[in-house]
Amino acid sequence: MSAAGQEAGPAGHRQFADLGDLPLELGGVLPGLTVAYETWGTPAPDRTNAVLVLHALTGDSHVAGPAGEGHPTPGWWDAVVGPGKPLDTDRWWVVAPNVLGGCRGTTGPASRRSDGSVWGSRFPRTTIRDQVAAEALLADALGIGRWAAVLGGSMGGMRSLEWAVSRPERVGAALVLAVGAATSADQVALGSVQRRAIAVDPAWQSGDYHDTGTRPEHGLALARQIAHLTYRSEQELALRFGRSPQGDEDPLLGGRFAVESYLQHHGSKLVGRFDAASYVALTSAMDTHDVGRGRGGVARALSQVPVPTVVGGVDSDRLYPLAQQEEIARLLPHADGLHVVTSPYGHDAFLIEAEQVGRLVERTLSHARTSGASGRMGVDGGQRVESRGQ
Ligand SMILES: CC(=O)SCCNC(=O)CCNC(=O)[C@H](O)C(C)(C)COP(=O)(O)OP(=O)(O)OC[C@H]1O[C@@H](n2cnc3c(N)ncnc32)[C@H](O)[C@@H]1OP(=O)(O)O
Ligand SMILES: N[C@@H](CCO)C(=O)O
Repeated sequence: MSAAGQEAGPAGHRQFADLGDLPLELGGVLPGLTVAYETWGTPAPDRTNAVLVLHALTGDSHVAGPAGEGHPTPGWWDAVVGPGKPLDTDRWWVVAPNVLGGCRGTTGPASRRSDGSVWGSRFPRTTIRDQVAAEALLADALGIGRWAAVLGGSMGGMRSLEWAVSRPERVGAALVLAVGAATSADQVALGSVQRRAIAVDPAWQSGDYHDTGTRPEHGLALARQIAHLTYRSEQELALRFGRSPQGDEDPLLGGRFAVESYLQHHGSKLVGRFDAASYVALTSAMDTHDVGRGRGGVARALSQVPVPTVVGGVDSDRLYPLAQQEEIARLLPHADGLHVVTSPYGHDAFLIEAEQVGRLVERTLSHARTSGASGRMGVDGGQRVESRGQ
């Protein structure tokens, strides 16, 4: 039996749904699943104005609003979601869950089992498909038969695409940003090196450190530094930092360059707000992302998707290069071409370039099917844009 709040809480107020057993793609069941989520706006009586927003690797349910209890960072799409913003919460009911395996309220490796012990290394191996299955249980509990739209970038884009492939009848429109249909060798390699950085930290203790009083902070910080480098572009780093030293440090005398200090800052910041075992669980799930697995391959899986989809990428993204989004846009029969976000910031542009990303959100919502919608809802006129890679 599942239990979840049925009505909107205060905007951005974190709620928890107890969803029972989650059958897993690789076999077995995760018992006692809890999903943390936040909502903004007001649900239509039939829930047809519900929009699912899915965060990336180290994000959480806090899409909009200032930092606060349970969410140490301000909303990661604060400029995109809110009254009068591209995802207008005067009109849409926005639901954002923390991902399965995460560390911000949803069951993950740092959660306690029913006997009081921490999952740690016993947390089962989970996949992007399991993450979506958990979100589907949340939708059931909230009485949402079909999302007007499902939106996500990076790991959130993996889930958005997986929703469209595996549950097209529940998705009115989808936004898939800055991601591929299957994780590439380059991405697996980068993920594996990050996990290795965590595993070689003596405090890792095979993932069973949560009750020891120490945490693999050095390993997680190093993993984040490696990752952050892939989230930004060579061009941005050159322009921002060049070869400047950090403050009055002298690299010729063993001091740091400014870019080193910048990376270290991002490493330390993540350690303050994220669990290393979640990082391992989520990057492992990302590495096995392949919408074609067991479905006859990527091309076949995508060719069956009837969902109107907006596919976007960032021209300077060196982690999820545009060719991957071009492939998705070409293979999805109802994608309206490839939308390119122009930015010097690299992969993180899906979090930074709010104006351009906001336009893609509006475009996705214009595709959202509104049959059976309440009187408050309507459909904006969408404009076709030039498509690439077709
Ligand atoms: C959906 C999701 O992914 S949610 C999670 C997103 N949020 C995060 O991952 C938090 C980590 N941050 C980031 O990933 C990115 O910073 C973004 C995308 C959120 C924001 O990007 P930007 O606004 O361009 O921030 P930027 O990368 O320049 O970092 C700014 C920080 O670097 C610090 N910094 C800049 N130069 C230096 C330097 N030489 N030495 C040390 N620190 C430096 C700044 O002081 C600032 O610190 P603060 O964040 O503690 O205030
Ligand atoms: N900054 C993003 C990048 C991954 O998409 C995150 O930490 O989730």
